[in-house]
Amino acid sequence: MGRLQKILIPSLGLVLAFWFYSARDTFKPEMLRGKRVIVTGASSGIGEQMAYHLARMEAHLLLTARTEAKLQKVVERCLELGAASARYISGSMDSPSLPQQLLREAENTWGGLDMLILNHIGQSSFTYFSGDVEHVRKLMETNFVSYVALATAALPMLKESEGSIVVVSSIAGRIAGPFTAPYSATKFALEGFFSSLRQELIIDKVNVSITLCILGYINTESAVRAVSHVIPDTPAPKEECALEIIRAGALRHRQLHYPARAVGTMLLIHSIAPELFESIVRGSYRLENVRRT
Ligand SMILES: NC(=O)C1=CN([C@@H]2O[C@H](COP(=O)(O)OP(=O)(O)OC[C@H]3O[C@@H](n4cnc5c(N)ncnc54)[C@H](OP(=O)(O)O)[C@@H]3O)[C@@H](O)[C@H]2O)C=CC1
Ligand SMILES: C[C@H](CCC(=O)O)[C@H]1CC[C@H]2[C@@H]3C(=O)C[C@@H]4C[C@H](O)CC[C@]4(C)[C@H]3CC[C@]12C
Repeated sequence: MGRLQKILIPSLGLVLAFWFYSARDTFKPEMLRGKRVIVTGASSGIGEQMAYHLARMEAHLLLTARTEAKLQKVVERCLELGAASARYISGSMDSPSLPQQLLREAENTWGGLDMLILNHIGQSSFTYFSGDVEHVRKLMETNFVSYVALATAALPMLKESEGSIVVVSSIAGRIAGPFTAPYSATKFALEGFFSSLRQELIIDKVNVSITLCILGYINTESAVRAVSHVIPDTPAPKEECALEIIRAGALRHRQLHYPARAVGTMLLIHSIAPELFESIVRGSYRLENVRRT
């Protein structure tokens, strides 16, 4: 009996723990049904694909980017796909008033918010740093400060709904390669800010999750246009990437690596042998094709 207890109880514990964690990890599209979601950078690329997935899941959508004509088309498609509702506000994230305007719209139309997906980025070239400090300042404003402003304006509603913030970042925000100095800086900043904020929310017992998405090379038009002449790798599909981001956010995961194996391997090798890793990456680039501005 004693031996049975020694084996049976821990085994039962293991089975229960496995069941509990795997149930917690099961994503169902219904999780997003009727949820009120803001997606930034939703006129193209990964943001556009996230809007379509969320529409199929019957979420309420508020989309934003600069180009009104593109947003109109994305909203139309979202309604065809089954969105509970879909609207947009166009504008540039350089403008300090846009975050407030977006969150006011969410409050007035929905009376709350469940998920904030921060995804937009300003234009930056894949090239040697030219010394243009003004570009760095502007990119920081668009890729970083506006994320902070949006999250700040959204927090009261997210606290109320026990909602989620999803921050789309990059492997370039963990490991800096060449030709992305200003962009990398903005992504490193995001990780610092949101990792600190996450801990403050835990200390204050605020049930708002923060999911940081560490993405590798994805086949969006802008990324392929920027790097395909230098980087010979095959990019991962934006549709699957978009779905994985939504899944990680809905499951309130701390972080997402996508594509998982490539990003995981890069982070592991870099942590063991950073100089070797960096020289392998540099060696794989077609440096002769890098355009100097
Ligand atoms: N594609 C990739 O290989 C990788 C992407 N990522 C990350 O994924 C996210 C999406 O990237 P991706 O889909 O490739 O990018 P895209 O260039 O396809 O989309 C960027 C979006 O941001 C909007 N945008 C651009 N400038 C501004 C601005 N000043 N104010 C507001 N919105 C703006 C664009 O619309 P508009 O021009 O109409 O404003 C567009 O909707 C980014 O956070 C990026 O860092 C991370 C790693 C790899
Ligand atoms: C190629 C890099 C990964 C290392 C490898 O050798 O496979 C890519 C991983 C992340 C990419 C960048 C990114 O985060 C998005 C940017 C979007 C911009 O519009 C231009 C391109 C990016 C700088 C893009 C370039 C390739 C990566 C560094």
